[in-house]
Amino acid sequence: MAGNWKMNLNHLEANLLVQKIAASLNEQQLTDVEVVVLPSFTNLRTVQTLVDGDKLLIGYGAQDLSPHAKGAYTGEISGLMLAKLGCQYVVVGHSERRQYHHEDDALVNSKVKAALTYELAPILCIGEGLEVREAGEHVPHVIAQLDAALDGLTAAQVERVVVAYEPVWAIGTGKTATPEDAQEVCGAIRARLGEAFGATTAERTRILYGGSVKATSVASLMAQQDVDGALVGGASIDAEEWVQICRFPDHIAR
Ligand SMILES: O=C[C@H](O)COP(=O)(O)O
Repeated sequence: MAGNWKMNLNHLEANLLVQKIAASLNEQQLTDVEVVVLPSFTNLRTVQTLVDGDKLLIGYGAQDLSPHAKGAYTGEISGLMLAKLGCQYVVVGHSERRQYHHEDDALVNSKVKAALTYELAPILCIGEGLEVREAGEHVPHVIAQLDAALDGLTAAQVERVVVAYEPVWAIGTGKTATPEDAQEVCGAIRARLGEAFGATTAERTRILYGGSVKATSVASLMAQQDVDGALVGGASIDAEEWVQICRFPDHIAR
């Protein structure tokens, strides 16, 4: 379960949220489900200090990185810097970056490679807009984004990538894809990984669904064969909601 905080929370609020999450999830729950938070850059040091200091079983990462290692790139943050802060993950190619910062497939591919260079697991976001969905072109659209983002990678590298299917029309809109919609595309992603990199890699690569996931919808999404987890935005900065999402196995057990 990965919580993308987006551009929310100052470092004091970040501190409080991590403490609430850690206090509400016991060791068993944090062992059964990998819980990762993705704060803004300015909160990473705060989260690192808490996680290290209290030996919390919570992972963390960033929401973007530069394709470059260092140099005259004002405002950019490199994978090297993120790795030094103990990040394990970094989001790459989120639709908000594609939309507002005009990130194209080639840049996303170079960011995936930069992340892997510094031992960060890229959370690679792909997904179609409403027009593509309504035209029934969502599967080929998403597979083309996948192919472009993974271009030039070995099977071993692909296994470290976490693929997040996020239909753009479901992000922050309250419209969750149905579990069947999510499975259709996540299944197609796994099939494509199998064709391109082999069955073992397809099996080992984690595929998340993202788009208005809530405590009430997570269990039915997680019940789908090819949905291994969720990338959650808005609901991940609400401590109670997020804890309920991370406790999804309890909902299934009931
Ligand atoms: O990265 C997370 C996704 O953009 C989903 O955001 P959301 O849960 O607020 O719809």
